[in-house]
Amino acid sequence: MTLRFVAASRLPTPWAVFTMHGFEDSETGKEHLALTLGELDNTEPVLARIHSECLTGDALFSLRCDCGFQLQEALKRIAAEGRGALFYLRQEGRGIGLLNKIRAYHLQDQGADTVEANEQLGFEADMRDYSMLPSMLEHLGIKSVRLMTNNPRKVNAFASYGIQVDERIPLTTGLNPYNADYLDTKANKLGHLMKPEDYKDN
Ligand SMILES: Nc1nc2c(ncn2[C@@H]2O[C@H](COP(=O)(O)OP(=O)(O)OP(=O)(O)O)[C@@H](O)[C@H]2O)c(=O)[nH]1
Ligand SMILES: [Zn+2]
Repeated sequence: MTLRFVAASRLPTPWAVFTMHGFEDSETGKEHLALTLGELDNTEPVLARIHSECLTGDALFSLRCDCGFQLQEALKRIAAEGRGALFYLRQEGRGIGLLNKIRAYHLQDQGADTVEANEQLGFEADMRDYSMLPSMLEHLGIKSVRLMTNNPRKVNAFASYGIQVDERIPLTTGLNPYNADYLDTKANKLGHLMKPEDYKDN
């Protein structure tokens, strides 16, 4: 992993004016982002979100998943605290890429769940890699985080890089008739730390 910081700028949003930091992974050509707010390079754990790219949910208003809702909610919570970081990682479709995600959606349209669809295409259920994180965190001076996620793999990834996760904060939002089965599969098959009542009450 060779990650290079390229540039930073202001990014005004409806909730706060974030600073946007751009990084390039010269091995894969992927361009990753961090949106930050406030002073991060001190000992106070940083409210953080690791968000994997979901073009359909984040930009195209898709109701098939909860990604866009989680993205907004995370930015709102960081803005409310006035301090935090959102890492926007370009690992679309849990790492299989956009076009393969469309192939997976096609299989889901025919009855497969999100895990079965990946497997039918010859992929593991989750192909993501978080090895860009240590360099990004180091660049920003972040030493420990309060991580907004339901996914234990993300917590384990931090631990494996020796970065302290002070607290895991659940992020259950965005339930709708089109993503209820998807959320059930996350809870039942992908090991997400949430029970139906958690996302059904939000
Ligand atoms: N292969 C595949 N990827 C999907 C599907 N639905 C959503 N995704 C991808 O799943 C990823 C979801 O990312 P996150 O929201 O960061 O992670 P998460 O594992 O759901 O964990 P949380 O932190 O609890 O939200 C994105 O890369 C989406 O593009 C699907 O049906 N198939
Ligand atoms: Zn999504």
